[in-house]
This record gives sequence, C-alpha cells and structure tokens, in this order.
Amino acid sequence: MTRERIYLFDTTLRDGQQTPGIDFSVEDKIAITTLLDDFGMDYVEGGYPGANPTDTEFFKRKRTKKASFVAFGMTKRAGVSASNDPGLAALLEANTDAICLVAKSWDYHVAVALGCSNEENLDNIRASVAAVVGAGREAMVDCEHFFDGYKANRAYALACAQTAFEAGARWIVLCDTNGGTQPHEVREIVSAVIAAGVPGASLGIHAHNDTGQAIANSLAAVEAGVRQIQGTLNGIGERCGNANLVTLIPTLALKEIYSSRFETAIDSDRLQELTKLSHAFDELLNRSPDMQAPYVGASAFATKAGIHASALLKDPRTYEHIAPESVGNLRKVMVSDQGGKANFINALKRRGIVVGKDDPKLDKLIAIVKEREATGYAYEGADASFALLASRILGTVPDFFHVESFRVMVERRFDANGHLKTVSEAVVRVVVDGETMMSVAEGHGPVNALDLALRKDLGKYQSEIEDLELADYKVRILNGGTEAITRVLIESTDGTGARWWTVGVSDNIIDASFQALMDSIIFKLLKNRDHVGLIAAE
Ligand SMILES: CC(=O)SCCNC(=O)CCNC(=O)[C@H](O)C(C)(C)COP(=O)(O)OP(=O)(O)OC[C@H]1O[C@@H](n2cnc3c(N)ncnc32)[C@H](O)[C@@H]1OP(=O)(O)O
Ligand SMILES: CC(=O)C(=O)O
Repeated sequence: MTRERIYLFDTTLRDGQQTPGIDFSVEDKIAITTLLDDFGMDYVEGGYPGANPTDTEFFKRKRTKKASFVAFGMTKRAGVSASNDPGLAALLEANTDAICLVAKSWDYHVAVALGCSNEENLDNIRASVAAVVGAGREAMVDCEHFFDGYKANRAYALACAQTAFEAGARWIVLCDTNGGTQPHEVREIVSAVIAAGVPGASLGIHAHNDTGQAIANSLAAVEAGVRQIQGTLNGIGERCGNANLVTLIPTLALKEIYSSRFETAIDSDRLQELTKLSHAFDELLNRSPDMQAPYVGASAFATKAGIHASALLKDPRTYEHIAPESVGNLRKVMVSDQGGKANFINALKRRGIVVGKDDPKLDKLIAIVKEREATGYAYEGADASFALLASRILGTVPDFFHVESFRVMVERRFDANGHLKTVSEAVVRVVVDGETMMSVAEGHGPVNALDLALRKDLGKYQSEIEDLELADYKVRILNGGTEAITRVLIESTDGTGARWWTVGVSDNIIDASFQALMDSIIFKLLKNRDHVGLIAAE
C-alpha cells in the first residue's frame, strides 16, 4: 500500500523565537538552520524579515541546502495595495523559496485587531497570496485563530481558507493560536474544511500546547486529512509552546497506526539522529535537556524499579514501547533503593564486574546501597561512587592515601587596600606511605579551597591527578530546618574526556563535599590503573 506523505514544517526559528526567555542571535539561527536542514525537515521557517535587524540580517546570510526556506510575515494591510505594502516588500526581498503569510480568520479579530471589514480582510488575503505566487514563490497562509474563528463564525472562517486556496496558496495552515482547542474539535473542524472544498493535501496544522494537547491535536488533524504539520524542536514556542516535532516524528514513524498510512522525509537512519538533534539544540540554547522528554530524554528508557529491571533484562520489550536505539537513545538500568538484584547485576556487568545472583556479597552491596539511599545518597546519579562502593564490597580498593584531618576557614576582612573581602582557606593533612604532608590552599569558596588543598600534594600520586578537573557541583538540601541534610554531587573530568559523578551526604555541606571529592580522586587513581570495571563508568 502506498503511503501518503506528511510534510514537516519547522517553525523553531519563528514561533520558537516568540518563546519567553529565548532570544536567537544571527549565529544561533544559522547553526539551527543547518541542524534542521541536515536532519531532513521539509520546510524551515527562518523568521520574520523586516520585523527586526536579526531576522533581516539572517535572511541575507543563510540559505538552506535541501529544505524549502520560508520567510514569515503578515498579509498586506487594508487600504494599501500589495505592491505598496512595506511588509510584503520585505518578505519578497528575503528571496526565500516560500512565504508563509499570517492571516486573520476570526471575524472578531478582524474587527478588533485589524479594524477593517470582513471583506477587506478577504481582499488582503487574496491580493497577498497573488503577490507571492506572482513573484514565483510558494505561498502558504497561516489562518490565525482558525478553530476559535470557526466556532464563532463558521462561514467566515471557511471563506478565509477558501480565499487563500483559490488565490493559489500551496498550503492553508489551520492554526490553534490560543491553544485551547481539543482533539475531537480539531477532527470535526478539519473534516468540515475538507468538505467545504479545500483538499486535505493542501491543509496544514499549527497547534499550541496550552492544554497539553498540541501533539494530540496535530495527530487528530492528520487523521482527519491534513498533510502538513508545523512544530518546533523540543516544543519551544509562544506561551506553553508548539507541537513538539521531536515527539511527533518518531510517533509518525514508529507507531503502526501512522506508519502504515503515512511517511515523512525522515527515514530510519535519520531517526537514529533524533536524540542527538534534540540535545544539540538544547546545547545551543544553553539549557539542560529535559530528562523526561518522550523518546529522547535520558529517562525515556531508564528504570530504577527492580521488578521492571528484572523483566527488562530478560526481554527489553517487556517495559519498552520501542527500541531506544531506533531514536538514538539508550537503555539505562539504574541502581537505587527501588532496585532488586537484576538492576545491580546489570549495573555491575556494565563495569565488567561479574557477580552471581546468590553471592552473599551482592546481598550486602544491595543492603548498603538501600540503607545509604535512605539517609540521602543517590547512586543513580553518582556512577563513580557506586562503582567504588561495589569494588570495596565485592573486591578490594588499594589504600592509596589517608586524610588525617582537614580544616576549612571562611573569613570576611578588610584587605591591605581597605576593601572588604571574603577569603576561604583550607588546610589538609594527608598520609601517603606513612609520610604526612600538609597542604594549604585559598579558593573562591570553602569547597574550592578544600578541593585545591586536597589535590595540591598527594606525594607519589600527584602527577596522576594533574589532569583531574571538577566540571560541575550540585547541592541539594534534603530536609529543611536546622537539621538539614545536604547531598553534594560532583562531576569530574580528566584529559581523556571521561566524566564521572560522585556523591557525598552529611549534615555539613563541607563534609558532604569532602566525601564526593575523595571518591572522585580515588576513582581517578583506579581509573588510571584500569582497575577492574571502573573504566567503564559514564
Ligand atoms: C499568531 C502569531 O504568532 S503571528 C506572529 C506574531 N509575531 C510577531 O508579532 C513578531 C514580530 N512582530 C513585529 O516585530 C511587529 O509586530 C511588526 C514589525 C510585525 C509590526 O510592528 P508595528 O507596525 O509596530 O505594529 P504592531 O506590532 O504594533 O501591531 C501589529 C499591526 O499589524 C496589524 N496586523 C496584525 N495581523 C495582521 C494581518 N494578518 N494582516 C494585516 N495586518 C495585520 C495589526 O492590525 C496592527 O496594525 P496597527 O499598527 O495599524 O494597529
Ligand atoms: C501563526 C501562528 O503562529 C499562530 O497562529 O499561532
């Protein structure tokens, strides 16, 4: 059976730019366009030329290689001809493959926002589409507030869509601008538009996520006949965002109900790049990826639960709706207080440590992890501390060095120039091979001072830890009040590019940090020795 083509229209750089807190530079836009173009989107909407200097400059500097490049803008204003409308002129000057015109389709908006007559608005749509088509560009019309407009004045909303279609628009995109429409309404209204003479092959859907239904609404529209979906990377967009293409693309490709009837430009090889695309975009936005994002989140195929892990390791299909590799993601079986033997055996196996299910040392390790997690440790996020603990219980860890004592001071004082300064200083006494060494260091804060002092002189091991660096430091207060317990997580890295997390817990933040720092250094020393299994830690 031949499958019908669904066209993917990406509006990350236009509607996504309307996201509170997101502000793309020209360079960002260039990089994101390349990501989208390489990934295989059919349309990439770059922004609104003429609306701001960034977008105008961007359209001068960037072109897509494969995707149709789209400029966005509004239909001409009432009272001026298309050839005299400065907005339309800027759109045409951007010289893109396609132009997407936003048009009012709710009579209430025509009266209130535009202040013109319904007929004048239809003239604006007709003349603007004709100008775009006349200039040899592909025209599309975003019918703003289409669903609300349809509910308020069915005949007028339909007239707007019909006018755009008859004027030559390739796509008429039905927009749920305020995001309140529900899937059953989308299904019913799209069917009515098709019945009124605008074919599904010319229809698109632009859904906002204000009731968490942007994906459901987009799929409902496809089921009812539309063949273009507008959306964004990771669902960014005005207010609560747009339909998330990173979720929609695998759903269309991997869920039988859609994949048996439809196809997109994204083949199975491309689909395996999806997680990378989503994370690369977050990287450009300088924000952490959403762990729970469908398909691509770090938790999307992770389990802590013992019952799940046990079955998952027998056959992944028991707890996975798709194979994680099909979208470039990974299965993760974690250790925690929710885990049983299967979780632990799998986590140890990943580190090359083989342990029998009936080995009493395994029971001891599980008991210690559960006990410690009850006091605040979180091993699922501290792989290196788990590896160390497991090595200590199941095998041996050399006694590299011993910290006899440490002292950390924070002093607020006037310096020699009379400026008020807060100074942190740490003193550490370390014993290596029976020899005691004392190191003193000043740091930006007490933890930094302690870290520097600890790593200042480890005697014969010093040269081995020169490339050790702290990459991240996270503090979490586990309960409030004066008896608060603090959990510290530290991410470390070294010259090989490896990264590992360690954890410390105490009612004293410096002590919790000390534990995590010590685990990090010892892990590094073991790693240098290719100590059994530990090199595999992520
Ligand atoms: C649903 C959507 O997401 S649509 C996209 C929304 N995105 C943006 O607005 C971001 C970019 N916008 C801008 O930078 C500015 O609004 C501009 C440059 C486009 C226009 O700026 P200004 O000329 O100062 O107008 P302003 O923003 O104050 O008001 C919008 C004007 O466009 C008119 N307008 C709005 N939609 C349309 C339309 N579809 N067709 C014709 N005119 C329209 C309004 O009636 C209003 O006109 P008025 O100034 O005569 O009252
Ligand atoms: C065009 C658009 O972004 C909307 O109607 O939501």
